Amino acid sequence: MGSFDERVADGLAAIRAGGRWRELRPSQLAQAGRIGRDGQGLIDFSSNDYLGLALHPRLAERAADWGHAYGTGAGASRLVTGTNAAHLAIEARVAAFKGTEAALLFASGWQANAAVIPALLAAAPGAAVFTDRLVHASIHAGLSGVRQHRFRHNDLAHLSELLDRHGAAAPARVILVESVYSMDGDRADLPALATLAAAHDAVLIVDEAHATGVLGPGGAGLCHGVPGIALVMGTFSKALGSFGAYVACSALLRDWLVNTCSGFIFTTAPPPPLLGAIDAALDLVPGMTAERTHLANLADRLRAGLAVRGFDTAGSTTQIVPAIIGTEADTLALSARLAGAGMLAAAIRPPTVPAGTSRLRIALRAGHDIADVDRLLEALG
Ligand SMILES: Cc1ncc(COP(=O)(O)O)c(C=O)c1O
Repeated sequence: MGSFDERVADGLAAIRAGGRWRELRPSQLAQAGRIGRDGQGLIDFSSNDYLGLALHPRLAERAADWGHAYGTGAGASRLVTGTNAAHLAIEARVAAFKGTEAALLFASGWQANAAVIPALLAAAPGAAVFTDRLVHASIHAGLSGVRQHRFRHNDLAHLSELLDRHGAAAPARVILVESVYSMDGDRADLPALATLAAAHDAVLIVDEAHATGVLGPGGAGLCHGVPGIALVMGTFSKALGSFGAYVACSALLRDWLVNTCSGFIFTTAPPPPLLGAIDAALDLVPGMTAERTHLANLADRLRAGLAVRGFDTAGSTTQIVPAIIGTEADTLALSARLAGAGMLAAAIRPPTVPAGTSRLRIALRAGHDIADVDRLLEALG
């Protein structure tokens, strides 16, 4: 039996041998859909700063203003002394934006899913849990140790079958989906899911990480106006240009989370500079219709160009457009070739996506122009 370090080294060697080695490389977001990496300016097709807000001066200014006014840290957890009037004000703004009764802030999207899901399940012991096969790793973190009935991606007939088979005898049923799938860029049929959930007396929970700011009325997401969704989670880290997350739900569920959710109770409140950046983003996002239309047009052009070149784009209808390649080696080679041509399109490999579906995940930013998309298509051609 080796030492702990030897075991770790063996584990790393296995990761390397399996072609799944990952490493951290410094990079810096830049304007106009660019990114700096390894001393090179690249067209960035991999970040989630869809609306360009991460570099918007209004967010940086308000972050600095609120940092000066309220401090750089909140000082304690929300329930001890950490709740600033700004936390409550941002939550009221998020609830209004999402069209829900209430909202609650969390440190990050990953942490929100990991913390909120167990708290909700604690209200319904023994609940049967149904998840789309492609839900994000953070949802699985929230379901650690919980038996999942996983339905084929976006296949509501399969979900219905599983609900009949495993849900009927359970004391409660919970369905977890994303409104936009992060690696495929396709959408869930939320009205149909809500109808199915209602028919089975199931609780529907939706992750809007990639829809928030980009899709729905004024960028409010795809859940906006769809009745029957119990809780929506979303992040400020992608289109909203900063960091942190929210859940939008009824006042009743918010009270439940405030009183039972470990990842809310036992963590320091989000810092005021972050709240300032979120506040500025919430000012800007509803009016960014031109940016949303531009993103949709770029995505249409990219999908059409990829289709002509024989790439499968996996049902994408959003600003996230995958080009499915297949093997990890081919995907890495293509990504490296694009980097050589001045473009960053990260290779996404298992375990992030199913084996055999390694892909370039192309994420469009509002700062891109048509020439950027055409340059990518030419390089892929
Ligand atoms: C669908 C989905 N949910 C949650 C998260 C986590 O959000 P965050 O990056 O804010 O932690 C991500 C992003 O990584 C995501 O793609």
